[in-house]
Amino acid sequence: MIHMAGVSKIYSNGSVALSDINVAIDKGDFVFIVGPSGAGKSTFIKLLFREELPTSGELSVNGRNVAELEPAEVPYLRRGLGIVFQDFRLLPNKTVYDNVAFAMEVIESPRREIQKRVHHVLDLVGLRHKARTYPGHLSGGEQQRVAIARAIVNNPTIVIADEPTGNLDPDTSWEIMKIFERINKAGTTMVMATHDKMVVDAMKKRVIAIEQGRIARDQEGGQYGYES
Ligand SMILES: Nc1ncnc2c1ncn2[C@@H]1O[C@H](COP(=O)(O)OP(=O)(O)OP(=O)(O)O)[C@@H](O)[C@H]1O
Repeated sequence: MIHMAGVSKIYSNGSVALSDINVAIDKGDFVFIVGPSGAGKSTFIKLLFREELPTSGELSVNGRNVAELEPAEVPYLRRGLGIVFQDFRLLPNKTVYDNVAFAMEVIESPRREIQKRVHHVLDLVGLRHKARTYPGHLSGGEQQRVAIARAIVNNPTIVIADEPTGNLDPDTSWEIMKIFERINKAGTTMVMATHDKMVVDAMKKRVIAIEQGRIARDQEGGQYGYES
């Protein structure tokens, strides 16, 4: 599902963000990416959806060689991925319903299918009753739940999240993790970069620790392993 062989990323200013990363993430895995600030976690995440390109090495995501994709093929790569960010990135002038529906409209899904599916994913994140609300009138946790609904509305095979609980209090973070766990149990692969020790220690999933651009630990049922 995700394969990295000898992947390195050096930014144009000379910063070495990742060095010789070798990793395989299989269908249905739930993986936390942890490590100190500046270790390379966000870079790892950005390579997966081709926000950044590896400097060297081989990277395939859903069977596609990411570095060799033509620009026109990038939307097809991203269509198989649901991406969730720390800062939610909702469209402020669209309602909750329209924020989620938009992800289906851009791929020209039929209107009836959009209605059905948007209501389904809003149910899944417990926000159907807020469908007509604008993001500015939602709590942080609710906004993140909308972002998750948007990320999964097109049935991605992998959900990628970069610090999705970074702006949320512990109880709300836990609600978000329960939603991710449900999505994962339904068969979706989860890759989540995080500094959230409480979440990682409680979930007991696979933990990949990156330190100074290298994999320092890759452990099933792992712990966060750093002071929070
Ligand atoms: N666009 C960029 N241009 C140049 N250097 C960058 C860029 N993005 C990241 N870096 C550098 O690459 C290294 C890894 O950064 P990255 O953001 O991947 O770390 P991180 O583990 O996500 O950190 P944090 O936990 O603080 O978010 C750092 O040294 C950083 O300064």
